[in-house]
Amino acid sequence: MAVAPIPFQLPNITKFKIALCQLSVTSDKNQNLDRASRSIRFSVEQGAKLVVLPEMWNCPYSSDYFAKYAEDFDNRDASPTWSMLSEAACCHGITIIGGSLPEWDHGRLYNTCCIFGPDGKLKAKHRKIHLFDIDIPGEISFKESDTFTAGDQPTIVDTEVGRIGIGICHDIRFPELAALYRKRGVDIICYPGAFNMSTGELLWELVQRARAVDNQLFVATCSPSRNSTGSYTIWGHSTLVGPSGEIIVTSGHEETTVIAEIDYSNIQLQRKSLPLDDQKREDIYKFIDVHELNP
Ligand SMILES: NC(=O)CCC(=O)C(=O)O
Repeated sequence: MAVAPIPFQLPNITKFKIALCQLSVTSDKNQNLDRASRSIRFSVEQGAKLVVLPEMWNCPYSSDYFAKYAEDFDNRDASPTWSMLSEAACCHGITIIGGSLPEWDHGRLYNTCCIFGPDGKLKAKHRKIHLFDIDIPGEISFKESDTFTAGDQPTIVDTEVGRIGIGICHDIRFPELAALYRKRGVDIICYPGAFNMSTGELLWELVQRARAVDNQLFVATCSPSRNSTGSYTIWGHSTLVGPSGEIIVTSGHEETTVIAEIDYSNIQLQRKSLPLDDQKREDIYKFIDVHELNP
């Protein structure tokens, strides 16, 4: 039997500011940490209560670097990135979606997003579920599964700024994950990401708007800024999309911090005027076997 979605409940906080820190990433880890820390401080000065960082912001997006830059989060003293994020969340009293970082755990490497609450404590950890393996001859070849182990859990976290679902970059291509989050009452899905020049132009905005409009919720993405040196060129364009698929704010490809307001009453409005949940025909999707369909 299909599980009924959790009905929308307006979170305690209805309106707040979100910041998307589109950071320039270098091969100097300390410099990356410094940049992130300054961008978080700037976001707070602009009134942000939720700050989102990009995929792989302490480390260049390259299989040659992931292991070298990885940190073991169980060994906090040896995890400068963890310490910086935890201190920033606590000192500014905000929620931080910590982008993603290469994480060591018992000899395995994960592409991991850490979420910190305003007390500086870790609230959740999402390990990228769908690893990015692509091979378009003459254009792009990248195989995350050569270095990373895939996560095996969706991540839903209750925060001061609503119920948040997490995905990392390629996770956004899988509508099932977003639909699951919607069913579990998520208000906003945050996807730290680092799309590339081959797929970015055609698809990056499209998939964000699709996930938002299908599920009538907010989608926030945060990318590193475009690098012109490495073998993998990043598309950029961090964006906030609203529950009717509208782009609320977006950036170019340069380093920037984007601030926008989220108003959760828009979810309520959208779902009331167009009650997709009530209109869904799970009976049909479930019971018609693909072999019964006419070719
Ligand atoms: N880092 C990634 O997961 C990139 C995903 C991507 O570019 C895609 O086309 O999918």
